[in-house]
Amino acid sequence: MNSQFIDYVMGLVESRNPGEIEFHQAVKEVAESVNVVVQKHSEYGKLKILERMIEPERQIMFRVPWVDDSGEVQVNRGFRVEFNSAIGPYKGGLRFHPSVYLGIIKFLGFEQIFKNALTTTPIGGGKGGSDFDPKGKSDMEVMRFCQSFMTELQRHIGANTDVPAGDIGVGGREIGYMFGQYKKVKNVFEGVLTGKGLNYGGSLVRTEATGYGLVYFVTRMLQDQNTDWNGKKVVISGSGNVAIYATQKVHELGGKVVALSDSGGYIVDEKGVNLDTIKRIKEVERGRIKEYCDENPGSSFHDNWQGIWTVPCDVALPSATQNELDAKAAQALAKNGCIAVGEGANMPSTPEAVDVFLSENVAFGPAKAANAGGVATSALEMSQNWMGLNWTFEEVDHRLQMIMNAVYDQCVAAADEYGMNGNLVAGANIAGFCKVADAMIAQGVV
Ligand SMILES: NC(=O)C1=CN([C@@H]2O[C@H](COP(=O)(O)OP(=O)(O)OC[C@H]3O[C@@H](n4cnc5c(N)ncnc54)[C@H](O)[C@@H]3O)[C@@H](O)[C@H]2O)C=CC1
Ligand SMILES: O=C(O)CCC(=O)C(=O)O
Repeated sequence: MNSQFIDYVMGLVESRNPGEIEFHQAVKEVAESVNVVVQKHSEYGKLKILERMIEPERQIMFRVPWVDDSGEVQVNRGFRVEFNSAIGPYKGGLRFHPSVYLGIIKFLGFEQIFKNALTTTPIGGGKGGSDFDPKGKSDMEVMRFCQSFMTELQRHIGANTDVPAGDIGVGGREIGYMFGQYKKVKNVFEGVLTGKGLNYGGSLVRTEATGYGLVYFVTRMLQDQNTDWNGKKVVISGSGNVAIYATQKVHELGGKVVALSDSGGYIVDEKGVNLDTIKRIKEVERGRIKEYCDENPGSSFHDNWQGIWTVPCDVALPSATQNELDAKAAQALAKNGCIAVGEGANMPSTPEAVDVFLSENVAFGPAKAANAGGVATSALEMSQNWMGLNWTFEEVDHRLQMIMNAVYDQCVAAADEYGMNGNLVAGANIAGFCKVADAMIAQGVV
């Protein structure tokens, strides 16, 4: 591979964004994949398409002051990175987690450009969030934080400009508080956020969409190996929105999820995890996963969350956070006979882990394709808001399945076109890149 172009792009991104290692990692993977495309189509190089894509159209950082339950003033930092609007309004979630800094938001926003392009819907790429930690906070503290966050964010977003949603630490409760504050400040009821409650403009299936979409995507990977979910042993990391609804769909399709995790460790239940218990602990009580073992005899808790990848399985769905699965974990999965890995989280596998999967012939579905069902269903929520309609569960689920099939087909076709048959990482990056690049060219140097 001629690496001159990759070195040049990495030089640019590293010098302009020092220390933002997750962002560098995300750009490197895309640059490596699209190198062949840029060599073949000189207009992409001449018009500096990738050089423009790695520079966000706009980055907003702001102070988020709020008052905790003891009357103490707290100060957090808020972010919204509006990366690329070539094919539609900026779209992407908000993450509330203490690890959030500009580099995390930029890696997520950059990935979102290509993911959103793959969904076949008209949405650009963006991401935001805060270093606020909702864990252990009361509902009133979360509400006051969300109101302060939105008091600033509302200046920059709108139903046709930038439409945020949830991500780690941001679910229905947080979206509700932010929507209420947007409406109060702007005096307009519009689809400015997705993941809204069903009684104020939300869409059926959005809650389930990322997990369901992931399973639909991996279904296609399994079909290509002439198999399906029936009787498959599955390990899923995390126990949040993505992990819970991926588990539900795997069980519906005849598979058995035997392990789940949170940042405190992982549980194993060889009978198949009891999802009702997990949902109660995580969605209602906001508790820790180890509590699962108190009421499920025969299950076990292990306090090192990375150990989850040593649990033997046929399919692995990393659905917690970035870089949670390294080369050693990938080797353990391959050695134990895992045949497919689908990324529910964003960038959960390190580059070295991806190399192991590709070289060991473990079918690998990269995040920006495999977890695109969430944002795709957000685009369906936007469509319903624009039309003033509510589709049924079956209608939205059917559209989600069609979109995941289209995402898969685009990845396969792009990989084939450039001689990288079966490499869905290259396929996803190339297909997403070309769609956005062509729109950017059509719109001139802006
Ligand atoms: N919610 C959505 O629609 C989408 C989410 N994603 C990605 O999926 C991943 C999970 O997001 P959600 O389920 O929405 O968030 P969530 O906040 O509902 O759940 C996150 C889960 O990950 C676990 N976790 C966090 N850090 C961990 C660690 N170091 N080790 C083990 N577990 C850890 C948490 O305990 C929690 O169970 C993130 O990477 C997110 O960016 C991707 C596409 C859409
Ligand atoms: O639905 C959305 O806009 C957010 C989805 C998201 O943040 C993601 O795909 O990572």
